[in-house]
Amino acid sequence: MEEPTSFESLGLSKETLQALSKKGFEEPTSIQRSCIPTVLQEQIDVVGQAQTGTGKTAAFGLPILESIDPDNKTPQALILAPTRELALQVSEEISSLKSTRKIEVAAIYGGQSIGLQIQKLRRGVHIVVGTPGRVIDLIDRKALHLNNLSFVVLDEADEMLNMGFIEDIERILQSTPEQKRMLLFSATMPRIIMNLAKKYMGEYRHIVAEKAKLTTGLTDQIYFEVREGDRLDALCRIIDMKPEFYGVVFCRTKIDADAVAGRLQNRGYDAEALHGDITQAQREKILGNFRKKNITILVATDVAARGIDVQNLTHVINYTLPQNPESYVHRIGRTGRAGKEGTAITFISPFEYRNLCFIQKIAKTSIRRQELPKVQDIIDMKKDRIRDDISHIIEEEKYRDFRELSNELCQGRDPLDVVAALLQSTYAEELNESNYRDIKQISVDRQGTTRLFVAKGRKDGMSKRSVVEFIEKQTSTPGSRINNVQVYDAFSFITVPFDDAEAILLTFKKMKQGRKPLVTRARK
Ligand SMILES: Nc1ncnc2c1ncn2[C@@H]1O[C@H](COP(=O)(O)OP(=O)(O)OP(=O)(O)O)[C@@H](O)[C@H]1O
Ligand SMILES: [Mg+2]
Repeated sequence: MEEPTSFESLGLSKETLQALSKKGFEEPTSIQRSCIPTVLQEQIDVVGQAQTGTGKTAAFGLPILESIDPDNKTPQALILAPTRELALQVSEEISSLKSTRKIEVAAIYGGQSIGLQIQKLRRGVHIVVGTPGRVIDLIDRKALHLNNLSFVVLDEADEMLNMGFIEDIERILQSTPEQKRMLLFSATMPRIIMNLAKKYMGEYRHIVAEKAKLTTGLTDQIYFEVREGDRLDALCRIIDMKPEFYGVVFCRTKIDADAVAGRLQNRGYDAEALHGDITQAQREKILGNFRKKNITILVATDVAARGIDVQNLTHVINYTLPQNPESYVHRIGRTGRAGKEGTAITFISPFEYRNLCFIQKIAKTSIRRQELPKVQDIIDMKKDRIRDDISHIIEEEKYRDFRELSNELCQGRDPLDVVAALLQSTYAEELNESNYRDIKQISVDRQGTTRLFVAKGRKDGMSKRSVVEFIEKQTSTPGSRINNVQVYDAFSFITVPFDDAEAILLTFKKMKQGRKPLVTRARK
């Protein structure tokens, strides 16, 4: 165990210590312990890598605040972030740490009045937090002068040095003085990006908190195998099983995010979509409502994957598998933050099992398989909730206004029947088993193969050999890939690699011929 270190021992000023205790930060996190003294006392560049939700913002924000000269009203630090929401959040976190010192922090990003931002810059700011596009725009308009910078920070550094942003970053760095220090922070730092980053730094130190892990141990990581058409029902089941569900559902595209949010709303869930096609004012309103828990389900694209800090989220759901391991790490990092526990759930189709293995390997994590909750589990849970709610109402005597009506209803009737009728009128929908669609669990073995059911057997004159030939002929799958052929009287089973299975199923689906496809995936 490392010795606990206090914020006092890190060389921070009295004002800062006051701000920290006001914010309720009792002890520095690991990355804060190593970064704060390095940035304060040593004249070198820093790459700070630590798991999501472990206070990287304060790790660079605090020493920068200490280094600002309030009398010099020009930008002394520029912090760049990949999304507008993150730029705003980082500027707010840093403002909340400045205490009584007269330091101006400006958030500048697209989708907001540039005029107001220019005015703010004219009045003099010390720290600028922004997204690259708007920063360039303001440099070009001669409203933002970076010649006095002491620090440039790339928050989510690996993303900022990725293809989408690298040209913008190059351009911005050209407007900054040679002498400044570079601070790069992220939970992930792939080697290829790290090599690129070296080009932009002088002498630097790579500080890594907890080298062995990219994800935090606070988050339980689970995956479910779900068929494409069952994803929404599976999601609803997960939400239904957790009355206090408060989470982000990540989708691959803006269209998916809109569709999933819309369908959840239709089913009565308080969900909203968040993605880049929504106006900025609306984006901020939605995130604000989510932070206030006015809505509890945010259906988002990767625009919300990095850096966004919403306290106490119970869940992150990957409605579709993230494109790469880094995206997985950042998405699930929206829960399990600041010492709180969380659950991360990923939906995969059997064909994605290998991708999931790759993510586990690179993210150095383990994701365990679970079965979806059964309909009966959800109904039992809902009945428990009704029992609790009713007991609560009785204990608190909240029913008084209804006594008269109750009395009327019970006249000449068995009160038991009246209560049952009330339950029927209120909960019939929710507790009716047939309102829940059947979700078929698909099972695939771990060797990457799928077992297929062939509706032809001995009675059709099939031998092992003719089953193989039949599939070969109909689908052009090489016979060498068809294994474990078992022939029964009315049907057969074959085992083929995932990708072949998908192709075979597709071919038979296309054949149709007014009857059921001849080959289907075998259910266990
Ligand atoms: N020393 C501390 N004690 C308690 N809470 C802290 C401490 N440092 C930071 N926090 C809080 O922890 C939360 C996460 O911090 P932050 O957003 O900086 O994490 P991060 O490491 O940047 O995560 P990500 O990789 O997702 O960007 C914030 O709400 C922050 O206020
Ligand atoms: Mg961060």
